[in-house]
Amino acid sequence: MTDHVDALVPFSPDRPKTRLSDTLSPAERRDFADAMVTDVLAALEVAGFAPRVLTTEPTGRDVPETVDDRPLTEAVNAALDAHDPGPESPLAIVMADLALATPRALARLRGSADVVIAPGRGGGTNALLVRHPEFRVDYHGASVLDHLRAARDLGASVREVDSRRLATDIDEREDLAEVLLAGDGAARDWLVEAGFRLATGDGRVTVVREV
Ligand SMILES: Nc1nc2c(ncn2[C@@H]2O[C@H](COP(=O)(O)OP(=O)(O)OP(=O)(O)O)[C@@H](O)[C@H]2O)c(=O)[nH]1
Ligand SMILES: C[C@H](OP(=O)(O)O)C(=O)O
Repeated sequence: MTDHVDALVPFSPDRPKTRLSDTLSPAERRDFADAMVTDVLAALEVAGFAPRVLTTEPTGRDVPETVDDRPLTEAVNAALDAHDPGPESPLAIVMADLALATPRALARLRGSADVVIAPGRGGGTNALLVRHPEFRVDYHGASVLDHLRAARDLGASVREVDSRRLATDIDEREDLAEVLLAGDGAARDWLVEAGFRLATGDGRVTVVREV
């Protein structure tokens, strides 16, 4: 039995997924974000991680959580300070909107590099595993480039995980098609229940909502 690796899951349940405002009401965005974090936590547990939610307000979930209402980067860096990662005590940081994440994909983070990075498709950093004690995050913008540079500046060894399932964070309407195409958990069930269906035609598959 391998040791569990601590995993932090940043989650902002207050006004989540504003980029889906054209598609979902505020209450629906909260419910959908909730379904996604359910899937991520379940997949992490099966993959042998010990997840902790880093949340802006209490979630009421039966999982360890740290409540910190500071902005994302500050809150994650405070958690890194508190954890004090090292070669034998890594900390994974996995975003709560990776609705396609499977245990198998998440297990790929468990490499031996000082910093393991799973880039997001839009230039973000969807998941990290940090062993280097001085590595700190700087989210937003092309954060994957910032994180690669920061790791290089520290002389840390880096491994990038090239995974469709970890690269697909669910931010915009077109990402909902990915959940219907490849998801199999609570987030996909929520979309189906809410009336979303795949729409095929010329070009990229999209979603429509049957009401
Ligand atoms: N703890 C914490 N988590 C955050 C914060 N902002 C975003 N997150 C989480 O970080 C991850 C990536 O954030 P985004 O993709 O920007 O998600 P979002 O803020 O819900 O979506 P948008 O409003 O569309 O930007 C998601 O899991 C969010 O729940 C924050 O200020 N604190
Ligand atoms: C937090 C941010 O997420 P995105 O805006 O790329 O979804 C990032 O990964 O830097």
